[in-house]
Amino acid sequence: MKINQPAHSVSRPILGNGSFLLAYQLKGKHVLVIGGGREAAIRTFFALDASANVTVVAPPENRHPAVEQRINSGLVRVLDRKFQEEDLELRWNDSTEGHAVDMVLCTIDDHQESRKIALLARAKRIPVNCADIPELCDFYFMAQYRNEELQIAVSTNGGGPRLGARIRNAIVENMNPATPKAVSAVAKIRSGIREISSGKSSEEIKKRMGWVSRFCDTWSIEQLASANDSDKIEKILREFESGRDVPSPPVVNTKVARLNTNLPVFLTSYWWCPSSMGYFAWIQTVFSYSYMIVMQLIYLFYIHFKLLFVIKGNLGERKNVKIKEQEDKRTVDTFESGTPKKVKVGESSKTSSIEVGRNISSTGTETLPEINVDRSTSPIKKELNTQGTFTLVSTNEQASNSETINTLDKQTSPVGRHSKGISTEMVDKDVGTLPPTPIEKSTLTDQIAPCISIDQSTSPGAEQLMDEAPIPGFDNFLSTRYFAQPGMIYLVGAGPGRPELLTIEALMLIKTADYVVSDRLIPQEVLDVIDAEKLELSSFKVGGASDKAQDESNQKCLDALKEGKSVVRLKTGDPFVYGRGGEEILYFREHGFVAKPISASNIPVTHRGVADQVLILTGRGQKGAFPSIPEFVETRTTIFLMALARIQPLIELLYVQGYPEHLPCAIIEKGAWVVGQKVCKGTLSTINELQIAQGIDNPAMFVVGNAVVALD
Ligand SMILES: C[C@@]1(CC(=O)O)C2=NC(=C\c3[nH]c(c(CCC(=O)O)c3CC(=O)O)Cc3[nH]c(c(CC(=O)O)c3CCC(=O)O)/C=C3\N/C(=C\2)[C@@H](CCC(=O)O)[C@]3(C)CC(=O)O)/[C@H]1CCC(=O)O
Ligand SMILES: NC(=O)c1ccc[n+]([C@@H]2O[C@H](COP(=O)([O-])OP(=O)(O)OC[C@H]3O[C@@H](n4cnc5c(N)ncnc54)[C@H](O)[C@@H]3O)[C@@H](O)[C@H]2O)c1
Repeated sequence: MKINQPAHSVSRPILGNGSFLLAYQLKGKHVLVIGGGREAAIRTFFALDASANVTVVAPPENRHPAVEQRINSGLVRVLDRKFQEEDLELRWNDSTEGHAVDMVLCTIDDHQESRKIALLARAKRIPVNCADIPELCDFYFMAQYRNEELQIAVSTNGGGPRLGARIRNAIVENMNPATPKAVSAVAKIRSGIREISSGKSSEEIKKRMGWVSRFCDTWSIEQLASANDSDKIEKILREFESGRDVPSPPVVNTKVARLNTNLPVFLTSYWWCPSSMGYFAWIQTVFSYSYMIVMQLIYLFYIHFKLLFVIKGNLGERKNVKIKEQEDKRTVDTFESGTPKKVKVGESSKTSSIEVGRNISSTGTETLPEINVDRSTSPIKKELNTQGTFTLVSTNEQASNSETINTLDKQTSPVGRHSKGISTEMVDKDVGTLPPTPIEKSTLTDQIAPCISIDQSTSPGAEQLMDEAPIPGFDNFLSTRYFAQPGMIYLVGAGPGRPELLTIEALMLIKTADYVVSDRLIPQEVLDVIDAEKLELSSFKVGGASDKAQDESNQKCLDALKEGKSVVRLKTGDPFVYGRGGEEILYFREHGFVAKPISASNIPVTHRGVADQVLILTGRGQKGAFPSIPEFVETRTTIFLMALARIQPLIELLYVQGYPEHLPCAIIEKGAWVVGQKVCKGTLSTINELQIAQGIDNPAMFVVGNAVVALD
C-alpha cells in the first residue's frame, strides 16, 4: 500500500474528523481511575506504564485481580468506595504541592453516573475518557503494543476497536523482530549526540539532525539493532565527535545478512573498524558475500527452469509430462478452456460418472449434454445416467487453460469408501517431481477425499453426500499452504491411529512430501495412506533399542533434507506428547533445518529430561470453584483450561502449593485455534502483567512448568 504524502505536502487532502494522535506525556501527573473492573485494570496499566501517579476509586467488591494486585503492591492509591464529586479536587499525596487531577478515566458500569462524571470533569476542564460514552471522551484509547522504547498504537476512531486490535496484531506479527532493539539503539545514539552537540544554533541543529537521519536511513533494522551495545554506541559517537559522517553499516550475521546492505560501502569500510573487525574477519565476510551472491544466482536459475516448466504444463503443452493411467480410471483427457470439448463416456457399460478438474458449477443436468466450468466454485463429481458424447464449456476466462477430465468407473471408484485412493501422478523425466500446480491440486482432491470419507457401513447415505456435493469449505483446506516444502521437515502426529482421524494438514503433508519416515508403531491402515515408494519404515522401537531407532530415523530424515527433499516424520499420537517432538526440533535445528510440529500444542509438554508427566485441570470448576491444586512437581507440566479470568488468584494458590515464582509459564489465547493464536510467556511472578500488556484475552489456557521454555 502507498504511504500517504507527507503532512507538509500542499496537495495532501484534509479529511477532517480524525483524532489528533499524540504521545501524551503523563510522567508524574495525577490520573484518577474511576471503577475497578477489567477496563480499569487495562487503563491503570497504561497510566502506570507512562509513569503516572494513579488513584483508583472503586468499591472493594469484585475488583479485577489486576487492579487488586496494583493496589496490594502499592503501585496505586485506592479509595474503597464509589466516586464522589470532591474526588476531582484530590491532590496526589494529599498535599497542596501535589498534582491536582490531570486526567479522569471513567470505567464504571453505571451509564447515568458515567455521564455525570464526564460532565463534571469537563466543567473543571480536566481531560476525561468515559469507556462507555465515546461522545463525551476528550480522547480515545488505542490498541497498543510496547517493547522497550517502541510503542505502536492503532486507532479506528471508535469505528471498531476489536478490529483495531487485530490490525495492531497484524502490524506486530509482520514487524521485523529486531525493531525494538533498533529503536533503543537509535535512542541511545541520538541522546549521546545531543550531549556531545548540545548547541541550539541552527547550524548545529541541522548538522546533528542530518547525521541522525542518515544513520536511521542507511542502516538496516538488523544493523541498527546490532549497535545496541555500549561499546558499539561509544564507537559510533566517536565518529560523530570527530566530525566524520555516519559510518558504513556493519555486516550482521553473515548467514542471514540481507542484500539491501550496501555492499560497495562495506567493501571499502575496512578503514573504519579495524579494531572491532580484524583483517581476517573482513576477508571472511567478503567471501561469505560472494558465496551468498553465487547461491542467489543458482537459486534464480532453479526458479527460472521450474517456472518454465510450470507455465508449459499450465498452457497444455504437456509433452514432457507423463500421465499415469490408474486402474480405476477409464479415460484421462485434457480440456482447453474456451474451446468446447466433446467427451465420450459410457464406452463400457460400467462407466457412469464424470469428474472435471476442481471447479464446476453444475448447471448441466444429467440429460443436458452441457456443463459450465467455473473454477471459483468447487470440484464436480457428477453422476450421469446417460451414455454417449457430451460437451464441456469453460465459462471462466481466468481459469487455467487446461483441466484434467477423468471419467470414472462407478463400480471401482473409491469415492465415498475407504480406499487407497486413485492418483494421477505427473512425472517429468527430465526435471524430476513437479511442484504442486493447479492441476495437481485437483488430483489431490481425488487422493484426499477418499481417505477422509465416512465409512458407509456406519453412515448410510455417505456415498451420496460425497458424490453430490463437495465437503463444505473443504476446498479451502486444499490450499497450497499445506503443501510440504523442500528442505523442511514436518513432525506429523498420526493421532489416535485411524486414517479418518488424521488431521487435514497431516494428510496434505503426507500426500505432498517427497519422503515419509514412519515406524511400526503406526497402524497399517494409516501407513496404507502413504504412497509406498516414498515411505521409509524405521526399526521397531523396542525396549533398549529405542534410542538406536530414534538415531536411525533422525539420520534418514537428515539425509533426505540434505538432498533438498520435503520430509514428513510420521509419529503416533501427538509429537509433543511423549513423542520426542521437542528433541527432534532441537536436533534438526542443530543441523540447520527447521522442523515444524503438527501438534495440538506448541509446547512439548513431555520434553524428556524436563517433564515426565502432564496434568490437565479446569481453571474454573462447578459454580466457579477453583480446582484442587496439585502440589508442585519439578518435572510436571500443568495445564489449566479457561484460567485467564482469575489468573492472579490461581497463581497465589500455586505459590501455596510450593510453585516457585521463577517457574516458566505461558498463557495461550485461542489454544485450540491456530489462526489468531497468541502466546505470552513469562514466569509465575511476571505472567499476569505480561498478559495484560500484550492484550491476551479469553479463551485462554495457562501452561505451567519448565517445558514451556524447552525449545527457546
Ligand atoms: C483500543 C481499545 C483500548 C482499550 O480499551 O484498552 C479500545 N477498545 C478496545 C477493545 C474493545 N472495546 C469494546 C470491545 C467489544 C467489542 C466491540 O464492541 O467492538 C472491545 C474488544 C475487546 O474487548 O476485545 C467495546 C466498546 N468500546 C467502546 C465502547 C463504547 C461505545 O462504542 O459506545 C464499547 C462498548 C460498545 C457497546 O456498548 O456495544 C469505545 C471505545 N473503545 C476504544 C478503545 C475507543 C475507540 C478506539 C478505536 O476505535 O480505535 C473508544 C471509543 C473509547 C475508549 O475506550 O477510549 C481496546 C483494544 C483492545 C486491545 O488493545 O486488545
Ligand atoms: N471502551 C472500551 O473499550 C470498553 C470495553 C468494554 C467495556 N466497556 C464499557 O466500560 C464499562 C466498564 O467495563 P468493565 O468491563 O470494566 O466493567 P465491570 O463491570 O467489570 O466494572 C465496573 C466497575 O465499576 C465500579 N463502579 C460502579 N459504579 C461505580 C461508581 N459510582 N464509582 C466507582 N466505581 C463504580 C464497579 O464496582 C466495578 O468495579 C462498561 O460500561 C462497559 O460497557 C468499554
